[in-house]
Amino acid sequence: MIIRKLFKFEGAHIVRNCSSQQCRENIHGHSYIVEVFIRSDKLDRGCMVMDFSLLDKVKMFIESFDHTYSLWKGEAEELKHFIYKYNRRVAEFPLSPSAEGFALIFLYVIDLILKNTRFENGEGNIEVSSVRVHETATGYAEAFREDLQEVHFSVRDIHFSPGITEQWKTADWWEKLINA
Ligand SMILES: Nc1nc2c(c(=O)[nH]1)N=C([C@H](O)[C@H](O)COP(=O)(O)OP(=O)(O)OP(=O)(O)O)CN2
Repeated sequence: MIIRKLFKFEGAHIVRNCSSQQCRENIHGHSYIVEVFIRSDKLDRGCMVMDFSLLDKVKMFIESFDHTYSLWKGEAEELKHFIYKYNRRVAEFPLSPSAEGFALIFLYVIDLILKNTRFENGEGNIEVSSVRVHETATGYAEAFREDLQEVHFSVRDIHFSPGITEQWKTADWWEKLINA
């Protein structure tokens, strides 16, 4: 069975090296909608794959990108300097921040979050099956588990600026996840 939870964030980026000139040469923003699909062949005592409320860390993670500039690690140093100077909320990561890049990063981190979630209500065999990232009303990218074989990065390659981390309800959750 599959459950799906929807999250939202407002984000800014540039996607370098893409075909669209508008997209690769301009800082612009989107009202992102993120659909997280989670599957299991087992139901818990409440007849649920897992309770949506156990996705609190997933919510905190995705909302880290809200009112945030998503910065590609490979961006020019001059722009990086500008972005950090004039933005409090910056998320830097190793993939280009296309819808596909976000979907892969989200899938990877949500998988890690679920692996480190304590399930105590009879849940079992839970895994994220895909993550769908809508950039606009007309376009989305969906990453599946097998897509992660094509990319090579670590959770340590994802960095959040203090403007983001200081708003986390659980201050040390990211450190704990990285070190788990
Ligand atoms: N495969 C992808 N293609 C494009 C992405 C992407 O992430 N993955 N991103 C962009 C741009 O960020 C752009 O802002 C969105 O592009 P587009 O869908 O063309 O936006 P429009 O609002 O102009 O779409 P219409 O449906 O034509 O109104 C580009 N491509």
